[in-house]
Amino acid sequence: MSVISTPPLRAFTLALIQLGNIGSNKLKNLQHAREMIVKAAQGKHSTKKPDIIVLPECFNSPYGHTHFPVYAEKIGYVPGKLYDVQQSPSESVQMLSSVAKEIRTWIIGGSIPEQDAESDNKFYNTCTVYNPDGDLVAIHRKVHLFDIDIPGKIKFKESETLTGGTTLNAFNTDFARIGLGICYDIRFPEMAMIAARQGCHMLIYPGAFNLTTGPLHWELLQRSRAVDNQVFVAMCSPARDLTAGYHAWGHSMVVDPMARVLKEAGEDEEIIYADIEPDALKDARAGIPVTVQRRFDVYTDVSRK
Ligand SMILES: O=C(O)CCC(=O)C(=O)O
Repeated sequence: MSVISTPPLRAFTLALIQLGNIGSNKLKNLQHAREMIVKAAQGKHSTKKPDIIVLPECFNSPYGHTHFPVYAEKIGYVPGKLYDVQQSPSESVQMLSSVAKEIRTWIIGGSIPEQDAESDNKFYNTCTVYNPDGDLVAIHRKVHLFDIDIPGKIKFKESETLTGGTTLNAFNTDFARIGLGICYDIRFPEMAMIAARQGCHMLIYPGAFNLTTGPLHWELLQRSRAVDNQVFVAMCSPARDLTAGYHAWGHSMVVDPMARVLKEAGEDEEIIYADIEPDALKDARAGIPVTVQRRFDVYTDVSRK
């Protein structure tokens, strides 16, 4: 396994923006998201501003496979290569970078439809991450596309317009290593397992579950990934809008390594804050030491190539 540098986990504060008013006007969506990020940074929570702020899946466009190509932007980020945000062809990247720099806070920019830099017919559902200097430091292209068909309830086929990402992604801050996924990715435990075994303390998934799977699986999946891996897990949803084509479940949530729900939003636009305490992870792993009891002589460690 390649050696991955992992910073020690330090106490930090996370803010999830359950964004509302996501309509058909992209510029308005970007403006509103910017205002809410500034509000989250100013929000009175404990004695300090949050260290990291998260937006939901598809925050700059309506959610639906017909919308992706219409709203898609080229980003052209290549991991490991210097990326000049000023020259970015993406207005969403420019906005997120400038606001991260202004408030001097990490931002996980939910997700946006991305057009491949090389191919006009290839689109991804992409999360971008910014440090407090406004640098774009990581991206995650949704790996598992949301293709489901529950007769009479919900049919969705992201693969009609999107291509799945081909890499697993995580990034280091000065307070934690954070693994990224987008929505449906949370249904795949291998992805979370690999991130956790490669040193992630927290897994964050911008998401947008629906009124069929939300009540059944939204909390269950987060608590499952948390207890399986003894890590913090969070999902950030858009607010529910029954006038929109897609009805998001809401209930943005933060779960601790014992699978306790630390914070949960309702259905409307809201900002929730959670204090992430290193002892919660340390105590979970000390009390129930599954991280050192695995039987890789009996089954394979999926985090090793
Ligand atoms: O897995 C689910 O039930 C919902 C997934 C979803 O909405 C998405 O991937 O965007």
